[in-house]
Amino acid sequence: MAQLRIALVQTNPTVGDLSANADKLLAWTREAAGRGAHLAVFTEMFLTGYPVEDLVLRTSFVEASIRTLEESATRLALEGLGELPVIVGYVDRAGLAPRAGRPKGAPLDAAALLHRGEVVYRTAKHHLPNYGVFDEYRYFVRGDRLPIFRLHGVDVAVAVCEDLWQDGGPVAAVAQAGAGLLVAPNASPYEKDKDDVRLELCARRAREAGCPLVYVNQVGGQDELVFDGDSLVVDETGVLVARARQFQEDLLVVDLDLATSDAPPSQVAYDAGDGSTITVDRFVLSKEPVAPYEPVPAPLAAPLDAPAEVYHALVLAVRDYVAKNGFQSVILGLSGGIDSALTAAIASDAVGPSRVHVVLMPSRYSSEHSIGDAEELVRRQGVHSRVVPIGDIVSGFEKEIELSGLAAENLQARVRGMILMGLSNEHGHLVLTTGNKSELATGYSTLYGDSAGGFAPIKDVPKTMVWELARWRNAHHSPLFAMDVPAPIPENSITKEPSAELRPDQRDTDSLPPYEVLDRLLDDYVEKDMGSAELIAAGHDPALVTRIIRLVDLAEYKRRQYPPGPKITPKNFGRDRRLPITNRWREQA
Ligand SMILES: Nc1ncnc2c1ncn2[C@@H]1O[C@H](COP(=O)(O)OP(=O)(O)OC[C@H]2O[C@@H]([n+]3cccc(C(=O)O)c3)[C@H](O)[C@@H]2O)[C@@H](O)[C@H]1O
Ligand SMILES: Nc1ncnc2c1ncn2[C@@H]1O[C@H](COP(=O)(O)OP(=O)(O)OP(=O)(O)O)[C@@H](O)[C@H]1O
Ligand SMILES: NC(=O)CC[C@H](N)C(=O)O
Repeated sequence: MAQLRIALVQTNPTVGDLSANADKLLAWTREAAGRGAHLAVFTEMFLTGYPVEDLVLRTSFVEASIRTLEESATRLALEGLGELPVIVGYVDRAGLAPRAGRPKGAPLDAAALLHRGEVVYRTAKHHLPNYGVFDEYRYFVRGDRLPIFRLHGVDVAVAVCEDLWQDGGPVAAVAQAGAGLLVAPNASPYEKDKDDVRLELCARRAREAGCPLVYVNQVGGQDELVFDGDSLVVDETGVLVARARQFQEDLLVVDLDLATSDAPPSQVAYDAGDGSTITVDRFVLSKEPVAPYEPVPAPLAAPLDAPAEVYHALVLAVRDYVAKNGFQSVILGLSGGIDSALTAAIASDAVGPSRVHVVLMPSRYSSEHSIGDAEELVRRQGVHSRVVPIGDIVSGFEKEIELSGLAAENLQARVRGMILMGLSNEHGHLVLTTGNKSELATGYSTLYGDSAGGFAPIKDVPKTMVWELARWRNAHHSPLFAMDVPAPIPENSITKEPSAELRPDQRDTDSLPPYEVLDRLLDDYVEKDMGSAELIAAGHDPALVTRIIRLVDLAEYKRRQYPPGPKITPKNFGRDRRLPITNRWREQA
């Protein structure tokens, strides 16, 4: 056995900012070296950020990724960090000699080993995820080589993200070849309860590989995805030995006692059990075990509970969307209702109340309490506020163009949308859209009205969870929040009955069932893809099933025009659920 100190570098890259990501590689490698690490492991496609989508279809982008990798190897050595081996993800392209089924020069989701100024080895993800939010068959070809390099006497294998999620392939090859440690760079997006799934998965793969597993995950927001970090280490029996903090950058430094090997260098092709052959390249970087030293205790961060986790995910998603897209401030319409109140709290926690602007836009139907509740929120959070009554603007419209019923109601929402977009244009604020998942599902929002905006923080949060998150936030704080206010949401916004206030005494329940009933049905239809018959068999009211799934089906066009927002459920409206807009398919009971 020999000791090794591994640094799991859980950082937040920016998609497309290769030079900033390369600077981060240098800074965090310096930090890892300073902590005495023998190996630093970064995340999947760290140098490019993940996911880069159609950027990989550009040769210029792939070439820049490869160049950045090579320059990084040189730079690390010039900065005196060349002795510390580094594993880092980037985009490469397949060898120029085309092989069967592999187009010439096609992109690879690659990872490299850097040492002493050189790119010592290049490997690539074998299993390409092509479900849910992932489209990797569109972008990449499979890797079919795997390094096992000897580091101070320990054989270290490398597999990339999805390679852990599928049976067979790289992990099966490692199990046959034998290694002392398996390290995996990842970019695994957050969704509720996924941390438990990942831990169980890592434990299983460690047992299968017969060695400890180091799992390093990206952290940060990227459009509709948010990465939670939660990097971890399990031993060869699957027991958790170290865990990084969630939703923040972290350098997890872990000392492991690992089996040594003196197997000779080799290149062996293994039947990977998934119909493919993986060639394992075993080679030596350094033979001598490190002299025994006093290990540091392994950090074991406690995972956040369910509402805390979701709330932190939303805060990080908003913070990164704002920062990475160059905004200084955000703006939203504040109605006194719960959706805009929760969105305001998330925004204040993300960027600080001094960068949050709210607009109170009472109409002729706005109740006293809604204005009072909005004012109370402004007092509690200390955000910037202004009042723009919309009655006269709406009347001005009505004088010129006759609108009645729903058309007239929607006008109010559209006037508000126009005011927010006007203030955004004038002051450069990002407009936050306040709709929740239940509304998005049923089309309960006005196109170019309350659906206007740039980013929609709670679009994947069902209404029942909106209340749960508001209650959670009023009872909790976190050092990761930029707003230091104990209960930022007025109680009345949480407890009062929801209403769009587009006509006198309007209630959401005039047109929708109670949200507890609605959300259960939506969960079964949208997230579980049950058809009518299954929904009725599952106990949902048949008349309601017919009515609600019709609403959901008809609102596809609205969802396509809705701003992006962070995914927190197993199936979000966006990349996870892609349905035709022009669609005559109707579920039959
Ligand atoms: N297939 C299709 N492809 C492209 N566009 C399509 C379309 N079908 C209709 N359209 C267009 O969409 C228009 C209808 O959509 P839209 O203008 O939005 O109007 P609509 O969906 O008819 O009305 C808005 C609904 O949202 C509710 N609402 C509004 C505001 C806030 C809240 C809340 O509580 O948060 C609720 C309101 O009570 C009402 O039920 C049509 O006039 C047409 O122009
Ligand atoms: N009086 C108002 N002043 C400012 N913004 C408003 C007002 N009324 C509605 N809005 C904006 O339009 C969005 C939709 O509001 P609406 O009241 O119609 O529905 P809601 O889904 O119940 O939202 P909320 O719970 O925030 O009230 C609000 O979240 C808010 O951003
Ligand atoms: N980047 C990847 O390969 C991610 C896929 C994987 N199933 C995950 O969600 O973690």
